[in-house]
Amino acid sequence: MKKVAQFEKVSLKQFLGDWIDTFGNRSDHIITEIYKNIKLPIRKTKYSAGHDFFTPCDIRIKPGDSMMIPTGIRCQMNINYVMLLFPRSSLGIKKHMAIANTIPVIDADYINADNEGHIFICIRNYGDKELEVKTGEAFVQAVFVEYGSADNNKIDAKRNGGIGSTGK
Ligand SMILES: O=c1ccn([C@H]2C[C@H](O)[C@@H](COP(=O)(O)OP(=O)(O)OP(=O)(O)O)O2)c(=O)[nH]1
Ligand SMILES: [Mg+2]
Repeated sequence: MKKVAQFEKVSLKQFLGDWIDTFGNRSDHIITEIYKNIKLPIRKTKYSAGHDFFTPCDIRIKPGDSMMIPTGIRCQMNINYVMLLFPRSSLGIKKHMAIANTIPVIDADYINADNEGHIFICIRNYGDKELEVKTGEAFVQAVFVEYGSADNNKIDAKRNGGIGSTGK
């Protein structure tokens, strides 16, 4: 399989800031421990297309609610590839977990964003029981797909953010 990308952790400083912004104030010590235990996404078999992302913390979501998860992960990709995120089927089917924005698109130039390209994943509980996912459990999977353009590559604008950074 051709190598087209490389996962990395964001810096501890970035992770601390994003974690506090997302969940409110918690002790730096606890967040540092969470950061240390973050594992890079991996494929589980030789021909799996999906690289499983692992949850950085215990997750509990009430029916109908969603939760934004700072993964601690960023990704260097060949510029002609895009990363698409999908739920792991087992959690989608057995636990009624969905991704809030359906199929997140992680652009190759997101790595240049002012948040170091930190990948956030928002999951939703569409079942009628509390959704529980334990720390370190594989919950979503990343697939790298080659893409083309319809504009002769005339766009020069550079990405410097994510999730709404390019405006309306
Ligand atoms: O679930 C997501 C979706 C997106 N992103 C990041 C990576 C992506 O490259 C960037 C922009 O995503 P998208 O283009 O889907 O959102 P947008 O609302 O159009 O934001 P922007 O204006 O920044 O392009 O935000 C995430 O971390 N998680
Ligand atoms: Mg966009």
